[in-house]
Amino acid sequence: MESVLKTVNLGKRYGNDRGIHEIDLELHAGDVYGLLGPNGAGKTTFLKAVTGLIRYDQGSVSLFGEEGVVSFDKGLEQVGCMIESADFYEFLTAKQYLQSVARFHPQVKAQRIDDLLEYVGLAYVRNDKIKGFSTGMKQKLALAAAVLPEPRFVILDEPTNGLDIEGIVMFRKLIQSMNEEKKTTFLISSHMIHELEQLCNRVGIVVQGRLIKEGYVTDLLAHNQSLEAFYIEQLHQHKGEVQYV
Ligand SMILES: Nc1ncnc2c1ncn2[C@@H]1O[C@H](COP(=O)(O)OP(=O)(O)OP(=O)(O)O)[C@@H](O)[C@H]1O
Repeated sequence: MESVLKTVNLGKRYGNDRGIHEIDLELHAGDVYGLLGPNGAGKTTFLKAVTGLIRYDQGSVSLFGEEGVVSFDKGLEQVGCMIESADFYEFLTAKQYLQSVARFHPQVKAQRIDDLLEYVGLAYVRNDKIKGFSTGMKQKLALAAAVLPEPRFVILDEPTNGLDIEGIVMFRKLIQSMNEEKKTTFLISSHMIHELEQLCNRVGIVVQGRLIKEGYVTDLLAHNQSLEAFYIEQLHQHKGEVQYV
C-alpha cells in the first residue's frame, strides 16, 4: 500500500523543553487517522513538523515517499492543511479568498469554488468580507480552502472548533465522501472523540510529546466499549506521564 506519510524518530524540542519526541508514524493511502491527546500533548507540534511549518530537530519526515528539501516540497504540493486558526486577508470576501488560493492550483475550475461555498454552507455570504465572519464561518472557509485543490492528503487540526451542528455533519460527510470516492488520506487532530470514532479507521494517542499507543479503531473497539473508554484507560495507564491541569 502506498505510503502517504512516514515519520521516523521525529522530534522537536522548544526552548522550554516541551515538544515532541521520537514519533514513528506511517499513514497509508486511504487512512483516516485521528490524533488524540490532552491539551499541550504535542499534536499541533507534530502536524506543524510534518508540513514544514516548523523545523524539527530530530528524525525524518517523508510525504508520498519523498524526503529531503526539494522532493519534500513536491510531496507537499499534494497536501491540503488547516492548522491552528486560519489567518485570512480579512478585507477579501469568502469567494475572493478561495480564488486567491486557487491561483496556486491552475487545475481548480471556477465552478468548484461556488460548489464548495455551497457545500460548507457559506454560499449566502460568498460576497461578504471575511472580517465580519464568526469563528465557525472562518473555520468553514479554512476547511473549504484546505480541500479546494482536491489534495490526496489532508491534515486538519481541530477542524470542528466553532462549527455548528449542521457544520459538524457537513464536515463528516465531506471527509467520508472524499475518502470513499477519491481515497483521500486524512490526518485529523481533535478532542471530539465521538466524531473520530465514526470517521477514523486508525487512531493514535499522544501524551507528553510521545505517541504512546495507536491502532485500528475496529481492533480497539473489540476490547472496549468505546474509543472514549479506551482513551481514558490509556491515559490512566500512563498516569505518571500526564499532567492534569
Ligand atoms: N512556540 C512554542 N514555544 C514554546 N513552547 C511551545 C510552542 N508551541 C507549543 N509549545 C509547547 O509544546 C507543547 C505541545 O504543544 P501543542 O500545541 O503541540 O499541543 P496540542 O497537543 O496541540 O495541544 P491542544 O490540544 O491544547 O491544542 C505544549 O507544552 C506547549 O506549551
